[in-house]
This record gives sequence, structure tokens and C-alpha cells, in this order.
Amino acid sequence: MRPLAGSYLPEFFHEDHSLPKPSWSKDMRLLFDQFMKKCEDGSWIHLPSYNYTLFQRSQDISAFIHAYLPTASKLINEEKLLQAKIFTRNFEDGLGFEYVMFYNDVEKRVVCVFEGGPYLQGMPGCLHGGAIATMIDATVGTSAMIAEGIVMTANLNINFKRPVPLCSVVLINSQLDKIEGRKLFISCNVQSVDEKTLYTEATSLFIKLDPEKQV
Ligand SMILES: CCCCCCCC/C=C\CCCCCCCC(=O)SCCNC(=O)CCNC(=O)[C@H](O)C(C)(C)COP(=O)(O)OP(=O)(O)OC[C@H]1O[C@@H](n2cnc3c(N)ncnc32)[C@H](O)[C@@H]1OP(=O)(O)O
Repeated sequence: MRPLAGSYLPEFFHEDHSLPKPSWSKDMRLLFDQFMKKCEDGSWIHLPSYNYTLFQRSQDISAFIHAYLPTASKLINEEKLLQAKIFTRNFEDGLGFEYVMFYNDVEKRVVCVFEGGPYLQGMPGCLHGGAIATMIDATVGTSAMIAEGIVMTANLNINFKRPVPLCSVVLINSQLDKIEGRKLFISCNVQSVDEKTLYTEATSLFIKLDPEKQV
């Protein structure tokens, strides 16, 4: 695999949460296997996923925040930061966000296979809109990070077109449309596994963080 331009890899590796678990549904496992097959010729890449944030050492967190988020750094309790974890990866297996992402470098696409568990309910029997938004943000955010490294979501515009059934598997398809200076434009849709139902459409704007600027 050639190095991904601007990609950021965490320094410490723990358990990869994007691998099959007994709690995964049959659909989830099937799609995982299909995408892993597509990875064999190198056109797609399986993206590992961990439950911690970018850094594990306090001095690394501190250096990052002071460099990229100096305004926020004044309000952050660095001791508490050591307990920080990625919120999509901290439910018990099968109850919250179960997902795995794949990346196609030629097409600049990230696809996320996602199953929202019973703790993500909004309307009865349906996935909470915030949970959908979270996974869209994570998917387009991954695409932006692969392209340009340290980025933040500036705008996320979502149209919820059909309710997503709780505990069903969906495909989140994201596409990097263009990069203009520090701005990355990424679009996205959420579909049923059989691609017959378009649940959600979204567009996003990510900004590459500039350490010279005081954010
Ligand atoms: C082997 C594989 C490796 C794979 C590696 C993958 C690892 C994956 C790991 C984990 C992935 C997880 C991914 C999760 C993702 C989650 C991300 C979030 O949730 S981020 C939290 C929510 N977002 C905020 O809190 C931002 C708050 N906003 C800000 O801090 C600033 O507004 C910021 C940084 C976004 C921009 O501020 P400025 O000062 O740097 O830049 P200015 O000058 O304001 O804007 C730059 C340009 O962008 C336009 N712009 C900015 N905001 C805009 C907006 N909302 N709408 C339209 N244009 C906007 C401006 O007009 C300007 O444009 P002109 O250069 O003049 O053309």
C-alpha cells in the first residue's frame, strides 16, 4: 500500500474494533466479507478503528491542543483528557455503533458499513438522527483526514429522507468532491444494503487546521 497523502496514523495501537465480532449481524458480516474481497487487489483498503482518541500520552495531547486549538486549551482539563475515548467506540458490543470503513484511493471514496444497535433509538424502532449524523461525520471526517490530515468539520448539511430501522445494516457512501485551499468538500449518502432505499443525503465542509491561526 502506498502511503496516503497527509494521512495521520495514531501512535499507539490497541484492539481493532472494526473486525468481526459475535455481536455482528449476518448482513454486517456478509458486507464485511464482500469488501475484504475487494481489498485483495489493493483497490480498496480496510481502515482499522480504535476506541481511543489521537493520542494516549498527556504530553502529546497537550502539544496537539496547544498547536492546533490554543483557545480551547485554556478551558481543557488535561487530566480528564487522559480518560478521553472516541464516543462511537465505547458502547458494549452490539448495543451502540457497530461499523467498519473501507477506502478507495483512486475514487476518493470511503464506505462505512454501519449497524446502529438498540441503544441508539430515537423514534420507536428507528435510529436516532443524531446517531446517523455522528456516523456521517465520522465517515466524511475519515475521508477528509486521509486527504489532508488534521481537519475539523465546519459544516454538515443533512437531509433525512426515510427513517433508518433500528438494528438494520446500512451503507454510508462518501465521496471527496473537491479540495480548494484548506477547504474539503465531501458528499455522502446512506442507503439500505440492497440499495433500494435512500435514507439520508449529506454534504460537508471540512477545514484543514492551520497551526498559525488561533482557533
Ligand atoms: C491507513 C488509514 C489511515 C486512516 C486514518 C483515519 C483516522 C480516522 C480517525 C478518526 C476519524 C474520526 C473522524 C471524526 C470527525 C469528527 C470531526 C468533528 O466532529 S470536528 C468537531 C466539530 N467542529 C468544530 O468544532 C469546528 C469549530 N469551528 C472551528 O474551529 C473553525 O470555524 C474552523 C477550524 C472550522 C475554521 O476556522 P479557521 O479560522 O481555521 O478558518 P476560517 O478562516 O474561518 O475558514 C477557512 C475558510 O473556510 C470557510 N468556512 C469556514 N467555515 C465555514 C462554514 N461553516 N461554511 C462555509 N464556509 C466556511 C471560510 O469562509 C474560509 O473561506 P475562504 O478561505 O475565505 O474562502
